[in-house]
Amino acid sequence: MFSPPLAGGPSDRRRRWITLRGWVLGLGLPRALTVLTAGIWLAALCITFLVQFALQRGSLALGMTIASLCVLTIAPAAGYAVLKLLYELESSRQQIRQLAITDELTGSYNRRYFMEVAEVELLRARRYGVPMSLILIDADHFKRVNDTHGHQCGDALLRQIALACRDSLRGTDVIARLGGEELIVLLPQTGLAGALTMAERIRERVAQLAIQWREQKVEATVSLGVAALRADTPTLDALIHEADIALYDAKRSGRNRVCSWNADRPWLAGAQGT
Ligand SMILES: Nc1nc2c(ncn2[C@@H]2O[C@H](COP(=O)(O)OP(=O)(O)OP(=O)(O)O)[C@@H](O)[C@H]2O)c(=O)[nH]1
Repeated sequence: MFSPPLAGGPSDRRRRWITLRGWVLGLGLPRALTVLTAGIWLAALCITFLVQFALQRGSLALGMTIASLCVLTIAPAAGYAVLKLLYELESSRQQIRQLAITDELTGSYNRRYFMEVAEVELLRARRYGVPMSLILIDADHFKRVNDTHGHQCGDALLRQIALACRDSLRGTDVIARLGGEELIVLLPQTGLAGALTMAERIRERVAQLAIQWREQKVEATVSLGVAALRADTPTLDALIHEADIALYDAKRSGRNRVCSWNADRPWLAGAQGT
C-alpha cells in the first residue's frame, strides 16, 4: 500500500527530526545518567560536610535538617529528570516504529508491513485450518482525476478512499496501500462469501464518496478483486495474484464492481455492482 514520501516535504522533515531526536536521546541517556550520578555524589559530599559542620558546632537537629532538605530537593529532581528522559526515548522509538509501518499519504499500513502480517496470518490459517481472504482495491479512472483536477486533488481523494475502506472494515482486518492508487485488505478468519460481502460494502461506501475541490465536486469509484485461501494456494504471492486477476476482471467488465477469483472462468465469477 505504499509510495515513498515526497523528498523534502513536511512529513519527510518530521521523520528526520524524530529520527534525530531518537538518536540524540539514545546517545544522551547514558551520559545524562553519568552526570546525574556524579551530581548525586557531589551533593552527598556537600551534605556530609554540612552535617559534619553542624555536628561540630553541637547541633544534631541542624545537621539532620540540612541533610533532609538536601535529600528532599535532589532526589525528586533527579528521579524526574531520569523518568522524563526514559519516557521521551520510548515515545520517540514508538513514533519511529509507527512511521516505518505507515503509508504517509493514506495513513494505512505500508506494503512491507502488510506482507509481514499476511505471511503470519497465512501460516496461522494453514495451521488451524481457518479461512483467510484478500481484497485488492483499485481506484477507477484515477489518471483522469489527476489530469482534470491536479495531483493534489488526486491525493486528497485517495486519502478519502482509504478512509472509507477503513471505516467499512473490522478491527481485525488489515488494510495497506500496495502502491499507486491500489489498496489491499487482509481478512483473517474470513471465507470467500464474507470477503465478497465486505468488498461490496467498500464499493458502495466509496461510490457515495465526494470531495469538494475548488468549487467542484469530485467523486470516486473503485474496482475490487477478491481471493480466498484454499488448501492448494501455494504462497501469499499466489493469493495476491489471484486477487489481481479478479481485479482485472472487475475493471474489464465495467469498473465500480466486485469480482472474485475463479480458477476456471475468473471473468464470470461474482460480478456485482453497476
Ligand atoms: N494523485 C495521485 N495519483 C497517483 C498516485 N499513485 C498513482 N497515481 C496515479 O494514478 C493513475 C493511475 O492510472 P492508470 O493506471 O492508467 O489507471 P486509472 O486511470 O485509474 O484507470 P483504471 O485503473 O483502468 O480505472 C496515474 O495517473 C498515476 O499517476 C498518488 O499517490 N497520488
